[in-house]
Formats: sequence, C-alpha cells, structure tokens
Amino acid sequence: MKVAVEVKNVSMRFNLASQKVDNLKEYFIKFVKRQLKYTEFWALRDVNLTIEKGDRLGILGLNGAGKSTLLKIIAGVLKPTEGSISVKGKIAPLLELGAGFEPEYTGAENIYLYGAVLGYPREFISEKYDEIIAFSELGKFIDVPLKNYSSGMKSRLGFAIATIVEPDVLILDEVLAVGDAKFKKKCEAKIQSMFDKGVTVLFVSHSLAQVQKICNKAILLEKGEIIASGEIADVSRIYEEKTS
Ligand SMILES: Nc1ncnc2c1ncn2[C@@H]1O[C@H](COP(=O)(O)OP(=O)(O)OP(=O)(O)O)[C@@H](O)[C@H]1O
Repeated sequence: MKVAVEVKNVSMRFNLASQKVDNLKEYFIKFVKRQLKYTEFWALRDVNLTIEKGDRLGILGLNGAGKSTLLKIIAGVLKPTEGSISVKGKIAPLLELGAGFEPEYTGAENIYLYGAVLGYPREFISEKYDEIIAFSELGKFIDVPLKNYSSGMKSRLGFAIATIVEPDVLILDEVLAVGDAKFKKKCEAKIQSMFDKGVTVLFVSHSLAQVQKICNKAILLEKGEIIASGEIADVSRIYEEKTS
C-alpha cells in the first residue's frame, strides 16, 4: 500500500472573541488592561487519517463539523495547533479559488503572485504563462486590474493557475464556483482527466449522491472528530442514519 496523505493526531484550536470590541482604540485599551477575553474552540480533535494513493476520499459531516478546516490543514493553508501532516507529491488545492489574489494588480501580475502562494517557482510560471491565459480565456482582460473582474473571471484565472501542475493529490470543494456553464464543462473535463490518471482525491460535499458518484472511501466528521471511516457504502449508511 502506498500512502498519499497521512494525518497524525491533528487538532485545531480557534480563539473566539467572547465580547464585541467596536473599534481599534477600544481593542487597544482592552488589550493593555488585559481585558480581552477569548473562548477556546476546538474545530478538530485528534484526527488520524491515512489516505492511500489513488483513493478518492469523501469528507462528510454537518455544518461546522470541521471539513473545510481539515482540507485547509492538508492543503497547508492552516497550521494545526497539534499534530502533523504529510503529503506525497504535488498537491492542487481547488478551494476558495483566488483567495491569494491582489485586487490592485492585473491578471498577469496575479498569475505570478498566486503561483508563488501555491509554491510554484518563477521559471515554472513563466513557462506555463501562455497556457494559463489560454485556459482562462481572459484574452485582453489579462492586463486589467483584478478589481475590475467579475467573480466568474476570477474563478477562471484561479482554476487555470491551480491546475497547471499535474497533481498527485487533488483537493476539491463542492462550493468551488467556476464561472458559467461552458467554462464549468471545461473544468469538469480537466478534473475528469486527472481522475483518469489516478490522482488521489479529497472531496467535501453536502450532497451524498455527489460523493457516492466520485468517491470510493469516506470519513464522517462530527464536532471535529472522525466518527466513521471506510468504504463509501458503509460510511454512507451511517451518514444517512445520522441525517434522517
Ligand atoms: N478562522 C476561524 N476562526 C474561528 N473559528 C473558526 C475559523 N474557521 C472555522 N472556525 C470554526 O470551526 C468550526 C468548523 O468549521 P469548518 O468550516 O471546518 O466546518 P465545515 O464542516 O466545513 O462546515 P460547513 O459544512 O458549514 O462548510 C466551525 O464551528 C467554525 O465556526
């Protein structure tokens, strides 16, 4: 068995401000007087998970269960409070596309910026530059500042940059918005071609039917803990019982 992703004893704590602070001055005064109060909140607790190469894992759970937090930790966007992660090979996180974009810069400048956020070397981006623009179909808009893009245009550029590597691990979120129907089809075809090459997939969705269509394995999260894990059919049954 070849392991693609290993999550070991991962816990994630967020500090929630328990009172409202209206402005910076008030914040500063409360900070100096040590009157700022936080409530600790554990979004994930001692999560252990081994994903085999080529597996397509669905991540199920109710709102706030910790699904996105887990994906962000695996993608390297968030650092866990405790525990460790290891990912073999290249990872393409298709989450909140364009979160690393800078609105004042043009699309072209953002290709380098966002590429750097995703960890691609500058020469690699230069090599792929034309391909990214071609896939995004932005044409002359590539020299326009991003603040003048529609949300669909931003997603197109984000998708084009994030999928320029041939990934070993693909992270997908169902909330991924990828432009109009025509562009969506093109993205789906690209994702399908990655599936055909045997990419390892992590997929978050509230639609059990969608997860069943794509995934062979699943985990079920509840209040930050894995309460079921295994073959898709078994985890689906438990999820259905929980949500019916
Ligand atoms: N940056 C943050 N600061 C404070 N709390 C956070 C932060 N990010 C997430 N949380 C909290 O962690 C918990 C898990 O959130 P997460 O987004 O991982 O849930 P989810 O399972 O993806 O939910 P959904 O199905 O609603 O998308 C939630 O209670 C959320 O409020």
